Amino acid sequence: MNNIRNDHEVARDLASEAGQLLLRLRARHGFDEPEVLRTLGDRTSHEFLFSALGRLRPSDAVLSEEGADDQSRLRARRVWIIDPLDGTREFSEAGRTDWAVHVALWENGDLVAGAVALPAQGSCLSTVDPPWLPEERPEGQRLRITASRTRPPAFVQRMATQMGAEVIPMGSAGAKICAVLLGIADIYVHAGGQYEWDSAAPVAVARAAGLHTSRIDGSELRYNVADPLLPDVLVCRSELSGMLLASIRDGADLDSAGPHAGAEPQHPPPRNRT
Ligand SMILES: Nc1ncnc2c1ncn2[C@@H]1O[C@H](COP(=O)(O)O)[C@@H](OP(=O)(O)O)[C@H]1O
Ligand SMILES: [Mg+2]
Repeated sequence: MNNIRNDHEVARDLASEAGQLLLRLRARHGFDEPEVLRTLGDRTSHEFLFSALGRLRPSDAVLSEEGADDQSRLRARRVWIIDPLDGTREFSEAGRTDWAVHVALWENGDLVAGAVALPAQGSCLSTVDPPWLPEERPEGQRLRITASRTRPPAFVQRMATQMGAEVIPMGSAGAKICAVLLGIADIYVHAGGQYEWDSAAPVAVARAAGLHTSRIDGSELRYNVADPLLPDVLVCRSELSGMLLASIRDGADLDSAGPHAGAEPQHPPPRNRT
C-alpha cells in the first residue's frame, strides 16, 4: 500500500505546491533579471518536487527536465515524469500567466496520472477530476489553434488559413493543452522539438478528459523511452483528429521542410543534477 494519498492526488498536490513556491519566488524576485529568475524557478521547483517524490514515493523513479537522466528508469515499473517549470520564458515576463508545473506518473507502459498547475491562473487541472468538455462545439464557431508563441510549427499558419481557423499564440505546452481542456482553444499542435516532460502531464489529463492525443503522424505518444526527445504532439477534440491528421499529412509536401519543420530541438537533454 502506498501512502494515504493516491497517485492522482499526489500529482495534483505536488504540482500545486510547487506552483505556490514559484508564485512567491516571482513576487519576491521581480522581473529585472529574467535569466536569474528563470534559473531560480527551474531549480526551486525541481528541488521541491524531487525531494517530495523521494519522501512520498521512495521506490519510484523520476525523470525531470532539471535532473540527471538516470537510465535505471527504463527498468522501473513506475516513473514520475516532471517538468518543474514549463514555459520558463513566460515565467520570467511580468504579467504573463502562460506557464505551468507538470507532474505525471508513468506505470507499466503508460501514463496513469497527471496534473498541470497553472499558478498564475489560480488553477490546477488533474486526473483527480479531469475537466468536463461539452459534447459539441458551438455551431458556426471558428476553430481555434493554439501554438507556441516563439516556435510555432511551419505548417500552422497554412493549416489555419486552409480551415479558416484562428491561431492563438501562447507559451508553455501545459498551458496550451489546458487551453484546449478549458474550451479556450480546440487544437494544440507542436512540431520541431520537445521532450517527454513537456507533454506527459498535460497529455495524461487530456486523455482522462477524452481528448485525442498523438504524434502529428497519428502514431502513439510513448513515454519513458531511452531518448526522452518527443518532438511533436497533437491534442484536440476527438472529432477533429481525422481531419487534422489528414491536413498535416497532405500539406507536408507544401511546406518546404515537411511537417516536422520548425526549430531544431533547442533544449539540452536533462542536466547532471539530482
Ligand atoms: N524546438 C524545440 N526544441 C526543444 N524544446 C522545445 C522546442 N519548442 C518548444 N520546446 C519546449 O516546449 C515547451 C513549450 O514551448 P513553447 O512555450 O514554445 O510552446 C518549453 O518547455 P520549457 O519552458 O519547460 O523549457 C520549450 O522549451
Ligand atoms: Mg517544458
